[in-house]
Order: sequence, then C-alpha cells, then structure tokens
Amino acid sequence: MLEKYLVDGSSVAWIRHGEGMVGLGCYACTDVTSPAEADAWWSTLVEGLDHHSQMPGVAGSGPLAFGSFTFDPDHTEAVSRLIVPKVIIGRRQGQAWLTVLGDGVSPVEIPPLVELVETQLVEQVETSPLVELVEALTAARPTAPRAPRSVRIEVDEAAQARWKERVAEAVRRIETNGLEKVVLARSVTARASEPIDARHLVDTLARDYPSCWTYCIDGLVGASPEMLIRRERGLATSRILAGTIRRSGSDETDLKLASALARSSKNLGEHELAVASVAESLAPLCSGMNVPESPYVLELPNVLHLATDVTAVAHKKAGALRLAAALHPSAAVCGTPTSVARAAIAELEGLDRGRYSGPVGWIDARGDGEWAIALRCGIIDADDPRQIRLFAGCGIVEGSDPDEELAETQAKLVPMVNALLG
Ligand SMILES: C=C(O[C@@H]1C=C(C(=O)O)C=C[C@H]1O)C(=O)O
Repeated sequence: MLEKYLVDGSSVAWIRHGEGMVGLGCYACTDVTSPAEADAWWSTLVEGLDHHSQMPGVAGSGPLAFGSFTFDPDHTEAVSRLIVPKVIIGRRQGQAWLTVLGDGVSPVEIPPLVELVETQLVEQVETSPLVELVEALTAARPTAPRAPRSVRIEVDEAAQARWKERVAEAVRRIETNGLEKVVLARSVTARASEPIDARHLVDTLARDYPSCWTYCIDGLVGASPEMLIRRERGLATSRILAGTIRRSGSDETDLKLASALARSSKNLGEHELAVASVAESLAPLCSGMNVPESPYVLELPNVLHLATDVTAVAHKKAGALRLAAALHPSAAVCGTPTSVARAAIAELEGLDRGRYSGPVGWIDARGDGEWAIALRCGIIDADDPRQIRLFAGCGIVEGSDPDEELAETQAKLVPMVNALLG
C-alpha cells in the first residue's frame, strides 16, 4: 500500500507489516563518512527546521533523515548518504500521516490523511494547495511498477570455488591466529534487458517478507531481518541474528531443523559472540540492559535464524544514530575480535561490500529511529540501472564447512532473486 507512493529516483521507503514511511523529493541531502558525522549534520539541520506534520508523537512522524552507510569506509568506492525528504507519507497502526518540510504550507492546509489506508493520496489532497506539490512529486512516476524483463542471474562456478577457498582459509586462520569468527560475503550480478524498477522490488519484498524491514534508498533495496538498533521514546532494542539454516519446504522437517538449530553448539557459539558484541557496545550508552540467556528461532520464508532481542534504556544524549555508530560493525556482519575480523575481511573477501551490511534506516528530530543492517539486498548500478549486485554472507567459525556456507549464501540470496524473477 505505502509502496505505491514511491517515485523513481530520489524516493525512499521503510516498510514492515505494511506500515512505515515513504519519502518523496529531497529537502536536504549529504554524503558522510560515518554515522557519527551524519548525526552531527542532522542535529544541526533539524534545529529550527520549518515543518508541518500530522500525528506528532507517533514513531516516524515529523521530519526524518533516511540514510545508508558503507560497511567499511576505508575499503569501498561507495558513499554513505543521508536524505531528508521534502514530503513523507507515513502509516502506523492503521493511521496515516503526512509531513511536509519547508515553508509555504500551513498545518491547516494539510488534509487529514487518517483514511489514507482506503483512499488515494491525490484524491485526499484534491482540494488543498498541497495537490500541486504532490502531483509534481509523483509526476515522475509514469507507470505502475514493472517487473524487470529477461533477468539473467550470473552463475560463476569459478567465483564460487574461489569463495569456498576463502572460507577454508578463514577456518585455518581461526584455528591458528586468534580470530574467533569472521563474516565472509560474496556478490552475484543480475542483469535485466531494461532498467530495474526499484519499486517492483520493494513491492515484492514487502509482500513476501512482511516481518522484515523492507528498505529502498538511493539504489539500495532489500528486506532485512536484523535490527541493529531501534530507539523509540528512549527505549533501545537490538535484534541480533547469527546461526542460520535453510528451510526445507516441509513444515515437519523445518520443525526438526529448528530444534537442531537451537541445540547446535556451532551455531550457539557463533550466536553468543554476536550477542556479546552488541551488549558490550551498548553498555556505555544505556542502562537497565536485558540480555536474554538463550536465543529463539526466527522463521523466515527462506531460512531459520537464531535470534536474540536485547533491550535497554538509552541515555538521553544517545540518539539512534549514535547508538548505530557504536554498534556497527557487530559480530553478525564482521566477526570477533572486531579489528582482526575487519582486517581479515579486507584481505580475504576480495569484494567491495559498498553499503551491503552497513546500517540502513532513519532518525527523527528527537533522536528516535530505526537502523537495520542492510542484508538480503541488492545495489542497482547507478551507471547501468539494468544491472544489480546482490550480496550474501555467512559467519565463519571453527569447523565451518565451505560447501555448507556456499549453500547458506544461496538461501540468503533467495529474497532478492525471487523479487527480480517474480
Ligand atoms: C551476513 C548475512 O547474514 C548474517 C549472518 C548470519 C549467519 O551467519 O548465520 C545470520 C544473519 C546475519 O547476521 C547476510 O545475510 O548476508
């Protein structure tokens, strides 16, 4: 529903269970090198920002900055970017709202959009001065989202073999030089005969993976199951995933797989490292932290994950971006110890991750917001939009088997592959 307001180009989306926000146009935008720099830029911009918003107090209402950050700014050609949309259409708990940045529109001119759920936005604003603004913003959307045509997904067996070699090398290093866990990723290129319409990918991902956070920002599109940090009225929550198995297609077998996953010492050990890294990074910025003793099994259509939700009360000054800066890169996407794992990734992976596995999300004027980890995603090539690079990785620990890890990356590619082919 929300995704139908997406306009190609500069529009952004953040959707889960059919709720969230779509941002149109660009009020302000900046390239940054880190979440900390982004935080400083946003704090300054938001002071005295002229805006008209409905539903104040609801998470996601008011002015927002959407952003996505590179995994490792020292080893990428990509840039981290923050976008403050001019218009935001939001929906939560069956209610909808509109936020407009800049002057020229008074709050009374903003039509009540509470019924947006049933009605087209443009109909709603027909009698208002906003109509021109919204029409201008949506004029760039000439057609309904279109599935990409003649998609070819590269199968490069030599590259797969090289990746398995890297996994084997990582396992050797784990046995010999103090590395406990390292996450190795690979990328696969898909090509269509026409430019890929990000809106189609958003539509499909939001429909097929409703419990994930579907995002679209500046060519980065995906549906992440992993929440690096959500801050809502000062309450911080982090969902940590580590330990994965592929689903079989049969409920009965999946049940057995789930209980095997919950008892597997390899997966539990890998999971513990990821939880410890989050708890350690959060501790200086929070109080009253609750870290559950054992993980639960999170079911997604393609895979099962071991999951832990950590909660804490964030210090007043620790906004969502500051928390994300402290948490990234967690062991879920980097490894343990962080610096050794990061260096091993730069040396072994042979991949520019770009914004894959970096924080992606939004922040509001109060410092609340949500930053997921950009997983199960693709990056549409800015120079050739018929092309998209898909990414997937796995945590490598002692005893990891290269063939199984390769199969796990294939399972993690499924959401994007299906969105492209479907
Ligand atoms: C790195 C990815 O996923 C991460 C690695 C996981 C694992 O190794 O079990 C599980 C979830 C994510 O934290 C990915 O999806 O690309």
